[in-house]
Amino acid sequence: MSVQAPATSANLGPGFDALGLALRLYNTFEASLREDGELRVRVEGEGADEVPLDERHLVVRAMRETFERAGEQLPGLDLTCVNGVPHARGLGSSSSAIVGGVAAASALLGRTGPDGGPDRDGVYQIAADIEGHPDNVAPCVYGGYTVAYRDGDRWGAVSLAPDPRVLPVLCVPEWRLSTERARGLLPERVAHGDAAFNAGRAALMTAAVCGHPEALYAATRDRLHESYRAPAMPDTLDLIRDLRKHEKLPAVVSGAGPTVLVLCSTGAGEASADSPEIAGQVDSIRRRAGKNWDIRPLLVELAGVRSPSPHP
Ligand SMILES: Nc1ncnc2c1ncn2[C@@H]1O[C@H](COP(=O)(O)OP(=O)(O)O)[C@@H](O)[C@H]1O
Ligand SMILES: N[C@@H](CCOP(=O)(O)O)C(=O)O
Repeated sequence: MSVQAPATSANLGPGFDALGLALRLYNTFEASLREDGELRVRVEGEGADEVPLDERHLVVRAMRETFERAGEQLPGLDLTCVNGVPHARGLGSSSSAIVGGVAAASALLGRTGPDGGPDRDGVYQIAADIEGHPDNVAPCVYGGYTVAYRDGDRWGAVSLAPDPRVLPVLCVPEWRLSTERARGLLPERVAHGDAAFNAGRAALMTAAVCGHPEALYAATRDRLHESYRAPAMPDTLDLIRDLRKHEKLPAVVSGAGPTVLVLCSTGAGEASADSPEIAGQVDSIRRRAGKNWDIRPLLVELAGVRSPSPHP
């Protein structure tokens, strides 16, 4: 059976550990069980020469955890990963791997949702437990623009369809920053005024993405994480400052960085990379960014993780 799990951009500025957006850029995982107990992992594309090909592989870990929670043992496994999501760039590659692994294991265990597709809530609960924060996992599972939260001992999420006038444009650098390291830079406490500032902007972000793109510039302001992480990615913060100041574009750190997310938009009509208004914005981004950044307009993925019925 195969699973396709999308990239995601989390935080969107003020929504630290809460807001996220699914993108049409994917990792694909093909998994089948082996009766001989052996583990065979093949990886193509992003991270192919870097990730371990044994029990430490993140997809394998997520699959094993899902089997154990169901009271079963994962037997042997053939796993082929075709990765399109760059690693450690703030594009949710680890969530894509975890969600893909949990979704594949759930399907192999015979669990499906009411529509015969993935058991989305089951996948979300396990994957968010493994990842530890839900803001990448929620859009990866449900698609669209998501608001994720903790509710007692469960994870909650609401998925909304973004306004078609909004188009995410990613500026992806060659260099990397692990999410673990970026989280280590955050202070234990923040000022009440900063928390209140972010609460207002995060609420505004939902309105902006889902019907009021004219508010995107004001909505993309943060006081809880971006500046604390600046020492680990000065070029990212410089590019964001230039895009905001000189081009008046709503630019933020994508996830924990170092990618920059620009929420481009049109005044009217559907946003696409070919529409003149968006093409003009993409040109300005390219000019400001220079040659060290890969500029990628990406449509929003509306459906989230896909997993056809299992054929073990
Ligand atoms: N497709 C994948 N397959 C296996 N491991 C992965 C995959 N994607 C990410 N990882 C692991 O997660 C790490 C990156 O995770 P993280 O630092 O959270 O960055 P990101 O923003 O890309 O999620 C990689 O270095 C690798 O160890
Ligand atoms: N809220 C998290 C988001 C991490 O996203 P990633 O794509 O960089 O893994 C954080 O900011 O730490």
